[in-house]
Amino acid sequence: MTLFVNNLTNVDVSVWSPQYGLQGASWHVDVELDGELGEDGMLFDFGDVKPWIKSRLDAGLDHTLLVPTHAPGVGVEECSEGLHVTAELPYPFEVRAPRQSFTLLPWAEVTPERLGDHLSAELSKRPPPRVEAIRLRLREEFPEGAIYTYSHGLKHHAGNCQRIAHGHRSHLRIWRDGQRDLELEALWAARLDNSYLVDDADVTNPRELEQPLKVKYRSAQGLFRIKLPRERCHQLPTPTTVEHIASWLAEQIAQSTGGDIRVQAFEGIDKGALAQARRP
Ligand SMILES: Nc1nc2c(c(=O)[nH]1)N=C([C@H](O)[C@H](O)COP(=O)(O)OP(=O)(O)OP(=O)(O)O)CN2
Repeated sequence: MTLFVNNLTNVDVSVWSPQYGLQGASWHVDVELDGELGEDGMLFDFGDVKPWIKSRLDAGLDHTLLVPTHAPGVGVEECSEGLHVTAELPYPFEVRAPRQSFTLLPWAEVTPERLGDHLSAELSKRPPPRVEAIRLRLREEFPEGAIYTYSHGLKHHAGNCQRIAHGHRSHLRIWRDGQRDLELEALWAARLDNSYLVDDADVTNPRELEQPLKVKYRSAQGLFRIKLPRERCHQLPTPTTVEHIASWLAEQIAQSTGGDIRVQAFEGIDKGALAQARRP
């Protein structure tokens, strides 16, 4: 017998890509379980499937930086913060952070297909009673309209969102004077795509010309540092919560186009914030 649960949870991560650099990713998680029925006629109670799978993903790769350690130019070494990850292609990049902030994968690149197979094999090693095999599929959402990925860190967050390089793949909707403006959505999604969003307060070298941008903060999980080219970053005057991202975007867009601007900024799948701004 096979049991399935679609959209069991979402996974939000940053991925280092030798082609695109630091990318955010948000995947739906679909699950199949093979096994024998118990006397209660169930393979595994649906009420137990979600916490069993979600707890293992949340304790593992969710909200980490996925690092393909066999990608050209990627280096990993221990350091006082935990791990020091460096990369050279497509741009110079480095992160120092507690070990739990990273998922190291001995691959040349990370794809959702290969990651799903990897997670399936890992979870199938110690399955629940009566379950013989577990298959996970990581699936991107393909909503209509503009979508972009970003990475960030929320140093005040009590959970894993405090990690300096976790990310999201997010839908962006913009209304100008009450009408959806698809051109503005495409323009701003392109401007933000594969960027790093950072709170000014966490930048240690604010002088505009110096490269790379240096970010550092200490939070509950430890000391975090990241360095990457300024042109890959957008600095906000606030923490990069989705509420502040939505307000910052509404202000930026209103300043550049004028009019009554309404922004629906998603943070990953099916949640986010709405903000408005008006300029003459
Ligand atoms: N009100 C807000 N709450 C949270 C924000 C935010 O911007 N505004 N941001 C975060 C983190 O960025 C975190 O990465 C969000 O992660 P996500 O997986 O999307 O949220 P959860 O882990 O809480 O949801 P799951 O259903 O467990 O995936 C946190 N909160």
